[in-house]
Amino acid sequence: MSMPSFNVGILGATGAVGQTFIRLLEDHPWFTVTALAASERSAGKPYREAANWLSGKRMPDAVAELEVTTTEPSEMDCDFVFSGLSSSVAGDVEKAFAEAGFPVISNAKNYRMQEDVPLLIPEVNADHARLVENQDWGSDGFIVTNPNCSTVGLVCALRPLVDAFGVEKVQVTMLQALSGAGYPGVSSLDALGNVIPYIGGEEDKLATEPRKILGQLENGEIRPADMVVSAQCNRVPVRQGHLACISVACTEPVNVTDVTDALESYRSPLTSEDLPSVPDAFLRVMDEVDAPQPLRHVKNGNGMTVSIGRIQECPVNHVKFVALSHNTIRGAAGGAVLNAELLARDGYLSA
Ligand SMILES: NC(=O)C1=CN([C@@H]2O[C@H](COP(=O)(O)OP(=O)(O)OC[C@H]3O[C@@H](n4cnc5c(N)ncnc54)[C@H](OP(=O)(O)O)[C@@H]3O)[C@@H](O)[C@H]2O)C=CC1
Ligand SMILES: N[C@@H](CC(=O)OP(=O)(O)O)C(=O)O
Repeated sequence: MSMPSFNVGILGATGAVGQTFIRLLEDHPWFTVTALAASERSAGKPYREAANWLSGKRMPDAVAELEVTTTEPSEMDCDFVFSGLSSSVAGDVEKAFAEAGFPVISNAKNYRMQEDVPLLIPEVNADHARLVENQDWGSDGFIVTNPNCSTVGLVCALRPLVDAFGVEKVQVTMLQALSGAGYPGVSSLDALGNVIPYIGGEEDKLATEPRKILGQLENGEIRPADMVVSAQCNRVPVRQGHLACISVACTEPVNVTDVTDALESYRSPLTSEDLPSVPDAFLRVMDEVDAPQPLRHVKNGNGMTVSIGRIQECPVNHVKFVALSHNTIRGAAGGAVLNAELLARDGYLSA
């Protein structure tokens, strides 16, 4: 597809998600990073000094010498911004960018549940992008969000079951990686050899976000999906990858064969010919008895594939299974890049 080249800025460029944006955008065919912003602590420094680079791969030369600015719209020379900002500041900063006319493609939680803001996973609810037409920031700007990193894996796994059978009840127990808490995140003495059965605010997001994402857009508004989700969230000593242990009751009785067939036969409505960051496999159903595992399988589809396994009958609901997703790629920066690709293809972004 022929597409103009867009100059992009990254808000929160020094954080765990901001750094993932930089890695994913290094050779992007449509997007070039031209502006980086973070807190006063980082502003004024070249990126190589401001960021504590976490990846084993080298920092891209193209950003190493870029000067990090503050998060003032007038400081950012670009066509749109990605936001990997701490939620403590994302509310005010993203609003200021939208009011200044920037499209804002955000990871932060602040605007996810606002009714005119799309909560987007392109393979799941691309039509919800149209909600941006309802936004009025007094400019051409708008905000699009991607879901909480645990919500993403859950919803991708549920999409085929919702389509095939309808889903009424979901129980999910999350085992969440340390990188989900950002950098430096959880202290080593709390994390090592331990499980913390609490992640602030997370269980509520898993109860509400899937209902919006899987809801129907009707007359410019989303009618939330009629399902109930009960979640328990645990921090585990894993670097990358959120593992979801999911039990589902559908609107009709289903068995392991029905669910396996629905998951295996599901075809994403988008391919990499449509958008560059779409993985070859949206879902990968694994039949090894001990898969998926974060250490071995989190990079399936370059971190954009959701890996599913352990599909079994459930004596409480109908079926249970496990889903693994990469929290800083599919669950954050990679999902946001895909959102921007969708918005570019559909004419919502201008270069
Ligand atoms: N990690 C994950 O798996 C996921 C994270 N998210 C969300 O993405 C966002 C970023 O998360 P993550 O990268 O993990 O967090 P980090 O704590 O690693 O990074 C936070 C970023 O915000 C910047 N920042 C902090 N305070 C300010 C301020 N006062 N003004 C301007 N910039 C500021 C930091 O800049 P500086 O370095 O200068 O302090 C840094 O760039 C959060 O909203 C998070 O909830 C969403 C999904 C998954
Ligand atoms: N809370 C998630 C990461 C995160 O930042 O979530 P949210 O974007 O919904 O605030 C985790 O700790 O793994």
